Amino acid sequence: MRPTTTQQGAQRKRLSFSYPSRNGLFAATTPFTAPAITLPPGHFLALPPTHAAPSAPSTTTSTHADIPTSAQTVTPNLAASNLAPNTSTTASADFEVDVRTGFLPFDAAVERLPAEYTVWEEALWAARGEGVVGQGLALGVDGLKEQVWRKGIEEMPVLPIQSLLSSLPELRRAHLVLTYLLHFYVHSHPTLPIPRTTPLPIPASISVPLLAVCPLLGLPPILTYADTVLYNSHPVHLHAAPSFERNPYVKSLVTFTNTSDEAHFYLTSTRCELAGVNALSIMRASLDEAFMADSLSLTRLTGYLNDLAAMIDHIGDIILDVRNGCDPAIFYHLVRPWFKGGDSDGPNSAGWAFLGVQDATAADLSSAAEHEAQASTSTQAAGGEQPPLKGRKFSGPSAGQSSLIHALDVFLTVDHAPKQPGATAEESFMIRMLMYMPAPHRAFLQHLATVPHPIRSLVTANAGKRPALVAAYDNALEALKRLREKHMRIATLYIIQQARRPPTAELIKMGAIPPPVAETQVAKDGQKHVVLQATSLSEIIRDEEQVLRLQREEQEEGDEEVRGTGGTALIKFLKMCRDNTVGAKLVGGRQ
Ligand code: HEM
Repeated sequence: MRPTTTQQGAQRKRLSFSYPSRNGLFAATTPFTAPAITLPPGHFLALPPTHAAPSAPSTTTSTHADIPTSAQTVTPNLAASNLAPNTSTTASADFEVDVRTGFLPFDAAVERLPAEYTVWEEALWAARGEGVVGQGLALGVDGLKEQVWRKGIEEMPVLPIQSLLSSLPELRRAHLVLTYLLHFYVHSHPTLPIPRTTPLPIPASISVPLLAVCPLLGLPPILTYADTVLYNSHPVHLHAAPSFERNPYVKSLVTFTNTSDEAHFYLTSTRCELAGVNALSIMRASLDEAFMADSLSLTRLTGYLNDLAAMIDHIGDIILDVRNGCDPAIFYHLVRPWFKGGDSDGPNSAGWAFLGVQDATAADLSSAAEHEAQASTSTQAAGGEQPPLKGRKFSGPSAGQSSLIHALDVFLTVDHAPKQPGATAEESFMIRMLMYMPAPHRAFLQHLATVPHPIRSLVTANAGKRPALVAAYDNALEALKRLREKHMRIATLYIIQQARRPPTAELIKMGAIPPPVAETQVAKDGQKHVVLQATSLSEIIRDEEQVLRLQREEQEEGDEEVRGTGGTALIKFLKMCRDNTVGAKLVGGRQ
C-alpha cells in the first residue's frame, strides 16, 4: 500500500536530515567534482570559504579572507552567520528559494538604502546621469565629468555597514549599489597602459564596505547576476506575488546606460527565473517520487520529466525573446563593456586592488608602485617582458551564474566538470560560476547534487522495463540541449556578429567606443601586425577592443576567438556545454 502524503512527508522529513555532505559544495561522487585547476596566487578560488561573521566585520580592518570564496573545500562556513542558510532541512526557504519566485527573492527589492547611505545612492544616481540616456559616465573616457565623479568616490567616507545587518534586502541593495559603483569607477577610468600592467586601485570607500557585505551574502566583490537580475527587478505590483500574466516583472532598478535595451536584457533573465519556478517544483515532486520509487511513482515520474521538457522549452523561448526589446548593437557596444571583470584581459590581467582592506593596502599598493618602477626597468632590460602582477581577478556578471540553469543540470546529471586535470578557464567555467551565486543558492545546488536517490540512477535501474521513462528523461535533456542551442543563437547575434561591426555614429554619440585608427603592417619576419595610429591617449583607450577584433580577423580564426564576458572562447565553450547535455542522454549519450 502506498504511504499517505503525511507518511511520505514524515519520511521526507527524516530523509532531509540524512543529507550529509558538507565536505564540499559538490562531493566527489557528484557530477560537479571540483576541478583540479592550478589557481594563480591570490585567485579568489584559492581563498578560504565564506567568512562566518557573527556580527559585521570591521569596516576598517577587513581582510581578503572576508571575500566569499572557496574552492578545493567549497563549503561555505555559514553556520555562524545569522544570515546563513539553515541546510539541516529541505525547506526551500532555507536556501532562499521561494515557491512563488524561485531564485528571485519574494520580498520586493529595496529601491533605496536608508538615509545613512545616501552618499552611495547619490553617487550611483550621478554616475547614471540621473537616469537620462547618454548623460551618465562614459566608457574609458577621462573627461571632466568622469574625473570629478571618480574624485568624489575617492574622497567619499568609508561607511560602516552595521545599520544594514538586520535587513537582508538592504544588504542585497548595498551589494548592488557598491558593485555598480565599482564598475562605473573601473570602466570610466583611463586604463593605461593597455592592457594594464598594475592592478587598478579601488578606493576604500567602495572596497571596505563591499568586502564587509560580501561574506554576509556569500557573494564576491564584483557585479554578479544576483545584482543585475535577482536583486534588481520589480513586478508591477510590489507587494503581490509576481506572475507572468497578472503581475509581470517590468522594471530593472539600476542600469549603466539608462536604456530600455539594458533593462530588457536583465528582465529577460528575470523572466527565465520566474518561468523556472514550475521547473523547480516539478523537480521537487520528481525527487519525492524517486524516494518512493514504486510503480506508480515511476509512472508519475515519466509524466513529470515530459512536463519538465516543456518547461525547459519555455525558458529557451524566453531567452529568444531578448530580441524583442534589446538591440544587439546597443547591447554589445554600450552595455556589455561595463560588465568586464578584473580578469577581462585574460591570464595576464592585472586585476583590481581593493584598497583600505588590511592586506590590500600595504601589499597591493606597494607592489603596484613597485611594478610601475620595475615595469619600465624590465622593459628595457628584458625586451618588454613584465613581471607578474598582483590583483584580484574576479569575472564580470554572466547568466552562467543563474542557479536555475545549474539546477536543471544537476537534476538531470549533466556533467560540466573538467574531464582531466589542468582544466582551462572555459572547462572550469560552470564550476567557477557557483562562487558567484548567493551562498544559499550554492547550498541548494549542493543539496540537489547529493540527494540519495538521483533521478538518473532510478531511470537507469528501470531502463529495461520502462522505456517510456528513459524516453522522458532523454526528452528533458533534449529540451535542455534545445535551450542551449537557442542561447547560442542569441550569443551569436549579440556578440559574434556585433564584434564584426563597428558602432554606428549614433551609437558613438551615445557613448560607444569608436572604431580604432589602425592599420595592418607586415614586419620583417613576414608576420602581419595591427598597428595603432591613435593620436592621443584617449584614442588608445578607446581602441582597445577594436584592435583585438582586428587582430582576430587577421588570424582568420573567426568566431572561435571571440570572448564572452567571463573570458571564455565563446562558441567553443557554449558548444561544449551543449555537448555535455547531449552526452548525458541514456540513448545516444556518452556516459
Ligand atoms: C542577449 C542575451 C544573452 C547573451 C548575449 C548571452 C551571452 C552569454 C555568454 C557570452 C556566455 C559565456 C559565458 C560568459 O562569458 O558570460 C553565456 C553563458 C551562459 N548564459 Fe547567456 N547570454 C544571454 C542571455 C542568457 C539568458 C537569458 C540566460 C538564462 C537565464 C543565459 C544563460 C546562460 C548560461 C546558463 C550560460 C553558461 C553556458 C551554458 O550553460 O550553456 N544567457 N551567455
